[in-house]
Amino acid sequence: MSADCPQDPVLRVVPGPSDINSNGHIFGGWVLSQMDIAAGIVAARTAQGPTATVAIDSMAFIAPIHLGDVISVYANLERRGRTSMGIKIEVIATRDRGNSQVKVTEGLFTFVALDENHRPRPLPPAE
Ligand SMILES: CCCCCCCCCCCCCCCC(=O)SCCNC(=O)CCNC(=O)[C@H](O)C(C)(C)COP(=O)(O)OP(=O)(O)OC[C@H]1O[C@@H](n2cnc3c(N)ncnc32)[C@H](O)[C@@H]1OP(=O)(O)O
Repeated sequence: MSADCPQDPVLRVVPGPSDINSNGHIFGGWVLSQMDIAAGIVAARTAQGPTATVAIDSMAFIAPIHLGDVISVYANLERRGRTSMGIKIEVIATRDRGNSQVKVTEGLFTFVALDENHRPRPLPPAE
């Protein structure tokens, strides 16, 4: 799941002009949101139902995202608990007309499977 690994991203998105901060780079909150969505998709598939983000265990902003970058968000289940899941996320920016790739952020988020009362629900057995 790194720049030289051919795994498919969960999301591929392009930030717009409204996502630029006062440094001329893309807001950290924008990329954090994309990471939460991608990890949420992996968590919902694993839990076979609703989930919520309960913690951002780690988050690193490694390099700035530029306007015009194509952002690929990779997310993988790293840990299964009783009701919780640790999802590792890496974000790669493709720039220079596809000629260069830069790892811009990485993080580890914890999601919890929820029941109909929005309380923790045991995960289904692993496939
Ligand atoms: C079917 C396929 C469809 C695919 C297509 C679906 C598409 C779908 C896309 C969605 C993409 C958007 C995804 C956005 C996701 C949000 O944005 S969710 C919004 C933000 N989050 C929230 O509002 C959650 C608010 N928090 C809560 O409601 C409660 O804390 C929770 C989550 C119900 C947990 O309640 P609690 O009383 O803390 O639970 P507790 O029993 O103490 O702990 C439960 C588990 O969580 C762990 N835990 C609790 N706190 C922590 C912590 N701080 N750190 C680490 N672990 C913790 C515990 O260790 C325990 O783990 P296990 O040992 O059971 O494995």
